[in-house]
Amino acid sequence: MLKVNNLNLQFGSLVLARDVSFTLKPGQVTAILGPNGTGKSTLLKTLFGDIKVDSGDIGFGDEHLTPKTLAKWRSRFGYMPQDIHFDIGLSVVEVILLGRIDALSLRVDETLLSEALDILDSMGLAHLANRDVRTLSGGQCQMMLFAQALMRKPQIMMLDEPVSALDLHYQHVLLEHLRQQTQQHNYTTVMVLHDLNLAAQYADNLLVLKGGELVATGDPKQILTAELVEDIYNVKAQVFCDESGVPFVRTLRSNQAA
Ligand SMILES: Nc1ncnc2c1ncn2[C@@H]1O[C@H](COP(=O)(O)OP(=O)(O)OP(=O)(O)O)[C@@H](O)[C@H]1O
Repeated sequence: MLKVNNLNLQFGSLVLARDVSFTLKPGQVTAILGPNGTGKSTLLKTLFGDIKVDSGDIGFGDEHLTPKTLAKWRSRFGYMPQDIHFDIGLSVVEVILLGRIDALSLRVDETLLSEALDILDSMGLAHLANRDVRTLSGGQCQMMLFAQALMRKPQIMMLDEPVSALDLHYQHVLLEHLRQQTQQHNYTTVMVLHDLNLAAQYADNLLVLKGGELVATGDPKQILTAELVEDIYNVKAQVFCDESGVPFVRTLRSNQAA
């Protein structure tokens, strides 16, 4: 379990976390929601040890994140950050293989290569294997980075807006893969999402941030309400449930009554 206890973080006068505590469980997908600029990406970078907190503790099992444990700590992560641009002439399959840089030597092992090709194939992207990464579209690049994160087989899978550049089809391909792989390999998975309906469909758990506070946490079936949506985003909404109780949110124009 990844445990965050009493996290406090401030940039100048901007409070990003005030006594924030939560637990992420293995085998579960957690989605972080919240308005722009509220600190979602910063929270992921903090979990990765990229940002020093003012106070608080972050632990995984018996280990705690400290300057001394940082290298080992990071080796547990598959981290897909926002907005990566490539300016080097590598092929797609080579970038995916870099996910296992720990296992690479001068000759690429056949098993690793076929693993990388299988991941691409399973997402319907085998045709991209030999493409120069500098020629990829934004969405293709995002799928490739996801494949690289899967290639790592991490204990903690962390993704920052992983579907922001994807069309409807690939949004579902990526999130379905993420969910299946999380359950199959017991990954502790956390992602930032803006789409509430995708979060409700694919996440077991939500963390809702606003103004440095964790304002709601739990199963989307229980916590995703019209009141929460209005409180967080200042947008009127209606929330319906499908036959299995999964909520879906219909937001209203500002001149429509809820
Ligand atoms: N290193 C930094 N120094 C000072 N301020 C920072 C730093 N990094 C981020 N910020 C500020 O912290 C706030 C939170 O940024 P962050 O990127 O975490 O927000 P976010 O919730 O992920 O936003 P978005 O939904 O727009 O991607 C923003 O106001 C940002 O400008």
